[in-house]
Amino acid sequence: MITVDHLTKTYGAHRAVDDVSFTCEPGTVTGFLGPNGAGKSTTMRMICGLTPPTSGRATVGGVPYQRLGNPGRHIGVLLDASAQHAGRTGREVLALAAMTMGLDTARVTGRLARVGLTGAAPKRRVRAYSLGMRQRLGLAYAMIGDPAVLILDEPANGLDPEGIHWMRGLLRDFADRGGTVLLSSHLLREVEVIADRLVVIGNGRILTQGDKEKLLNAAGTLVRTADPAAIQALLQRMGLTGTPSTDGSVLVPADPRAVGRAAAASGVALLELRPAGAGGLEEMFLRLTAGSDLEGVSR
Ligand SMILES: Nc1ncnc2c1ncn2[C@@H]1O[C@H](COP(=O)(O)OP(=O)(O)OP(=O)(O)O)[C@@H](O)[C@H]1O
Repeated sequence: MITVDHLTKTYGAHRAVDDVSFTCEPGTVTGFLGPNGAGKSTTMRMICGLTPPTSGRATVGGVPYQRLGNPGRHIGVLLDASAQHAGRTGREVLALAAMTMGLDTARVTGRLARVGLTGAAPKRRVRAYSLGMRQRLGLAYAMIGDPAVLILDEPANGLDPEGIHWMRGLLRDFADRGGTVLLSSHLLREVEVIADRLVVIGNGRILTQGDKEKLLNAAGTLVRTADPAAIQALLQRMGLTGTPSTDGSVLVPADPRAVGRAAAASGVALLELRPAGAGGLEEMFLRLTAGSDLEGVSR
């Protein structure tokens, strides 16, 4: 279990992380979502004891990272896939990690295979690895000590769709065995398929958090009418503000039944009425982070 309790980090006058609190439970994958510069990496670095918080605290299994003996046996960390020694082979990287943790290096070959690094790949130097291969090695490195908790910063970065699908299976299996996963991304689509829970951050502050399905269900209703004036009449009747969606429909922040009833009562003919789901979550994400630096936010 990861507990983040009122964490704040300031750099001069800049609040990189501002009073952030959340927990990640065993058996779940939590997606930590936000645009570039939102404060995800800084929060993760504070959890891992690499950046001292200005205030607040973070614990893993109730203990601050610095106080964990042999931390790699408790928590697997992947903060920067390119941080591995470029001159070492994949096998050497994992063997050194195993030795540092006092583990038998006999596990290395199997662990490399588990992340898809087979054939010639384990014997190649990391400098010759693609970003996707580095991410796979980083995951094997994080998991070599059989930790109960994984903290992964943008692990899907550089993976192709097949690779993301594979990673989903790997992390799902880890969580189903009781593990706790926190992974960050600036791409909603990436996290959406992997995570059970979402924590959305913008400008250092938590914007929303909760169960992914609940957030999806609360994401509103997409409505389409032949006449734009009709939708305005409907929104006015409901006392709500709609958001034009990219596909020409309008996102209404209410559940489909309420929108249908209001449309019938006001005599508005609807061409389309459907739960917004993932599309709505994306609209919500963009809306919530609209005040943030949106560089890099895409599908
Ligand atoms: N060592 C540092 N010194 C000064 N400012 C920093 C430092 N580390 C991070 N920041 C600032 O803190 C803010 C949050 O950065 P952080 O890297 O945590 O964001 P992020 O959400 O991980 O973004 P990205 O997706 O781009 O990695 C940014 O404005 C960044 O410039």
